[in-house]
Amino acid sequence: MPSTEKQSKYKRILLKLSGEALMGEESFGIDSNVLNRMALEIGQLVGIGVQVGMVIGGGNLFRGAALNAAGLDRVTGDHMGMLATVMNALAMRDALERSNINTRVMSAIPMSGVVDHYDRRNAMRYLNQGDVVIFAAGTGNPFFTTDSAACLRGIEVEADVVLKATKVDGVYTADPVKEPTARRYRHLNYDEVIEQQLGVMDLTAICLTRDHNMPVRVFNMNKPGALANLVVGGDEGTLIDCSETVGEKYAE
Ligand SMILES: Nc1ncnc2c1ncn2[C@@H]1O[C@H](COP(=O)(O)OP(=O)(O)O)[C@@H](O)[C@H]1O
Ligand SMILES: O=c1ccn([C@@H]2O[C@H](COP(=O)(O)OP(=O)(O)O)[C@@H](O)[C@H]2O)c(=O)[nH]1
Repeated sequence: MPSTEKQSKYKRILLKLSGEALMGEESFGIDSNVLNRMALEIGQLVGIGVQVGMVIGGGNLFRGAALNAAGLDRVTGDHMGMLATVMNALAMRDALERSNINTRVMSAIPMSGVVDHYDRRNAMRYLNQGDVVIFAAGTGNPFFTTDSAACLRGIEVEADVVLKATKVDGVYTADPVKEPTARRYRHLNYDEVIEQQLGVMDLTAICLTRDHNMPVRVFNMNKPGALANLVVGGDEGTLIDCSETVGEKYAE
């Protein structure tokens, strides 16, 4: 397993990957190259002793809101979306175990014979022994997102930080895909994200982190080495917490 002499800033992290990240260059489904690269990057963290919990979205397969727009019942669509996150979790476990990283999948929806049912105390035990734990099936409830599930599980298992991996370099003054002049924030507090309606996470997720004082860092998963850099204290992406900004508000 790869290792580095650097010390991690965090003992336990909750890493949120969007389902879309797993698509890579494909238009649907899972790109095995992406899975293998993620497994390598997560292995580097495990190698320096970081305890890794993960939540993976399902947007590469199904989203309840999109299915609803196409005519399906919303709750049925959300159930399909949650099942999609289980499929992604199985694929990620497979990639991690091929890299010799012990991995557990715990689902919020019981799925006997396929994956374990989520149990907080067991999850904490697995994390303590160094296994990667993938929390699947979101919160188990319709009308929620996997961002909310990531924040919820992060708070429950007492992670030091929620790391939200996304397609852009962090949180910007406006959507950087639509507004090329948008500036990236180095730091924000929860109220700024809420007041300025910055499209980084849904409101439920942000309010949950604010109410439980859980820091969130948004970073670009397509940037090689970004994850390893930020866990050792590198200035990647945007940090969201309860503090006022000290120093530069924006990245260069
Ligand atoms: N203020 C903002 N800062 C950064 N990204 C933003 C902002 N507003 C909208 N976005 C968009 O949000 C997307 C990331 O959201 P994310 O939740 O990771 O995607 P998904 O919904 O696929 O999980 C980016 O690709 C970006 O285009
Ligand atoms: O607690 C949850 C989490 C997810 N979902 C459903 O699962 C889909 C996939 O999750 P998400 O959209 O968050 O995935 P991502 O955008 O991260 O790929 C969502 O659209 C919802 O339909 C849900 O109903 N409850």
